[in-house]
Amino acid sequence: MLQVYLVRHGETLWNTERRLQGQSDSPLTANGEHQARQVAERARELGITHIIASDLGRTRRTAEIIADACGCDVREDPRLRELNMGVLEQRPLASLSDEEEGWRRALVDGTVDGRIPQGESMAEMSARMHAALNGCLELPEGSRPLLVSHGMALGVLIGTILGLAPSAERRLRLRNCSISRVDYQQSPWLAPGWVVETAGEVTHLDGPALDELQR
Ligand SMILES: O=C(O)[C@@H](CO)OP(=O)(O)O
Repeated sequence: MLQVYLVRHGETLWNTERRLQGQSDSPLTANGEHQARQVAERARELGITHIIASDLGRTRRTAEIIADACGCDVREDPRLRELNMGVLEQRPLASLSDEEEGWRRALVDGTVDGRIPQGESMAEMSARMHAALNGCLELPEGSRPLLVSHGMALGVLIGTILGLAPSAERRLRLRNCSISRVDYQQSPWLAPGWVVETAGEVTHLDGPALDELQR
């Protein structure tokens, strides 16, 4: 049975400032680097063999720290990027007008094809995240991969494995450097294919970590 670990990157400057990152980027804070070192230690204990990361700076940096601890290389996969948030990227959440906030809410309220102008829909992100996860099935037998990605991206992946709509991802709280695990199995007892073992685990962290609402 293939076990795939899913890690959200460490805390970033814009996470602490409540600014929308999307496919724009800001660096890890000192706390984010500390979180990455803690998740790296857990990854080493878990015997991670492959690290695959979104190609954005915050995930690459987190993955580098994990890779150092595990003694493996980082493979980049742009399919693991955060949602493209179009014209709202880099904006502080508190600065959004009612119309702009409406675009953002359309992503999570089930609006069909809801998206921020020039951005991506949740369904589009879900398709690329599933394709990246399915890529792990090509790894050699006995591999134990770890993917480093983002809050909404991983929320959509886990939620849709559970059968929720892509827009339901806000029901999952995925804090910075939390670990989730999904398994690919063929047991006739459980659903065949991907099943969720854990979501958003933070027991390896020694301090509070931010969720998507920066709480
Ligand atoms: O892009 C962002 O601002 C947030 C959105 O929830 O995602 P992450 O910090 O996980 O990249």
